[in-house]
Amino acid sequence: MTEAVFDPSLVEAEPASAAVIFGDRIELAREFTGQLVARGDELGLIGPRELPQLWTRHILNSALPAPLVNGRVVDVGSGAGLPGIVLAIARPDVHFTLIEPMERRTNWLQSQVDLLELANVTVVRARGEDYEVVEPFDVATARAVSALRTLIPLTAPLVRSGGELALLKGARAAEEIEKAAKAIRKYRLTDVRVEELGHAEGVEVTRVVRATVDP
Ligand SMILES: C[S@@+](CC[C@H](N)C(=O)[O-])C[C@H]1O[C@@H](n2cnc3c(N)ncnc32)[C@H](O)[C@@H]1O
Repeated sequence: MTEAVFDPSLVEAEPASAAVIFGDRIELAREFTGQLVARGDELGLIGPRELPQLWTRHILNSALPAPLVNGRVVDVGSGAGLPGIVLAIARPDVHFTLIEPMERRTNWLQSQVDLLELANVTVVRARGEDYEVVEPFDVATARAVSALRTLIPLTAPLVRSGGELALLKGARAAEEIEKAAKAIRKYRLTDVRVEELGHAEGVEVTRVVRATVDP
């Protein structure tokens, strides 16, 4: 197989729905997307093959859950800033703590926080399971970190009683919930369900596994 070549001309054009979803924050979303295009490959954050679907599969997928979060949010395994930076752009009224173990990625995340002047973001270099919780969070998010049965033990302990998990998942979300039955019991999650977002906006569907922690 030949290696994909990084070619900025392959970058997906911004869909009309982006301005609707981000509202008056669209310029920041454009700036962040431009940064991913310019530096994402070199830093190993996003592969060249992702450029033709950068907006729909990554930026909008990360932004659609914005109405589901509130208060203090922890995003585990933020990597390139998905969904953490994108959600922080969309929801300046919510505080986000981005937990990421790789130094190169925390450097990238902090550089974006500084560049975009996001006053509502704290970047922490740690693994989810090692993070010392001082004040439990209202909501935990994660995207493309691991299967639900291993993701629940990484996220649920960070959330207060009555708080929520909002985990971005693929088409097999329901199957993952079945396989995570033991973790769901152990971490006393209730109201576990898959929510589909994006229908109203006419964009690719985003699936979020939502659950309440130990109510
Ligand atoms: C496939 S990347 C996905 C990154 C980003 N969430 C996205 O959707 O593009 C998985 C990320 O999870 C991080 N990660 C892996 N294990 C972790 C753990 N135990 N706690 C926190 N982050 C972790 C990795 O360093 C990596 O940045």
